[in-house]
Amino acid sequence: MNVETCTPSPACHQSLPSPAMLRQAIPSHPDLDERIKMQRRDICRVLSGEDSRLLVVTGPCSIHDPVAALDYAQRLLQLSEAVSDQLLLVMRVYIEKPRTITGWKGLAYDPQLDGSHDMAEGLRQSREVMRDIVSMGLPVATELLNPVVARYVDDLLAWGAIGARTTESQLHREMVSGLSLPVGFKNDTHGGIQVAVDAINSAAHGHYCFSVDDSGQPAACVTPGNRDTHLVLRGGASGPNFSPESVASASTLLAAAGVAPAIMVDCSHANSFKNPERQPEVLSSVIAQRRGGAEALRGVMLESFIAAGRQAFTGTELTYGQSVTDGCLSWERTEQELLRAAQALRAPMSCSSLQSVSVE
Ligand SMILES: O=C[C@H](O)[C@H](O)COP(=O)(O)O
Ligand SMILES: C=C(OP(=O)(O)O)C(=O)O
Repeated sequence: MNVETCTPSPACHQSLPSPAMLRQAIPSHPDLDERIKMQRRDICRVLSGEDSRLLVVTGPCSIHDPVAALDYAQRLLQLSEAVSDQLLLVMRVYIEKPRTITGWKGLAYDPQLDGSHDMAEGLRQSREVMRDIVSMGLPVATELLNPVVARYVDDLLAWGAIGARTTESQLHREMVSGLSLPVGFKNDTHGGIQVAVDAINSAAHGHYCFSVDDSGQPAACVTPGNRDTHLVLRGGASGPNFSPESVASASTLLAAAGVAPAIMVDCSHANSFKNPERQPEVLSSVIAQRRGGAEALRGVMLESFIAAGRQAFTGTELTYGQSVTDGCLSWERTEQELLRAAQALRAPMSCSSLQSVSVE
């Protein structure tokens, strides 16, 4: 082994605008800032149980085409009005993907999907699509994967996720402790819930940490701590974890850690064995459990786009509105399932309806 291979230096690919520069180029505005503040507050009220609606974070596994994302947002906005008495809809606008090993890492990294990795353009398109969706009136959710990327978009977000692969990471817990928005920590890919409970506890504390400021300068920061966090059950290598027994055991872990019992179920990923068509089964179980009195269940997540399924991108023309990462439910199915969920939550409770609800 020689010295060069021991100490490789990163090759700088492209210089980037600072977060302040991008915010200036694609600005929010005072009305939008106020709207985002209200969206965050509404989500927090649902998560705390003050508002009895169910939070629904739905949208594509990843954004690759801003036009299709805006098309989906327009449909979701209309649906949102029809179900707003029971469901609080928030759109998944995922611009970064954590990969198990390698693969396309999202719009922020490679907006042309051709390996050219124009990351400045990726950041620009990412911020712009989020800003346009918030301007339409929909709350925006994303996975906070790279803390540097988060600086470019966090003012636009109503909700954030820390994914299964990063929930144990101190950097992500520090990042969340400095954010003024609700954030869900997922259980890890093996199904471990305690790491997410520990993350919730860690993020509630203030931290001293290394970061970059708005001008892009490295900075030593101190964070205030974030208590608006909750658990997301996404299943794991050991199988799904949305059954009443799994929810009860997760609630016990949260209570033992002195953490509020607020749980979201991710209907996708290991809870649906990565088969998008199984997401409705998971959703039905959550609705049934809610109607059966499982108050800790405060939200669900769906992977949904315009066209069903997923596609590989190999230089051929892409199918409009179809995921290039994990498979999604079609728009028609999503609409049908969310209307059905809202209807089920509206129906008056009776002993017979309680007996007929199906669960995992
Ligand atoms: O949600 C998306 C994927 O499940 C996650 O990014 C991992 O993807 P991969 O296993 O295809 O890399
Ligand atoms: C990557 C995701 O989920 P998880 O972290 O649960 O794998 C996702 O929601 O896109």
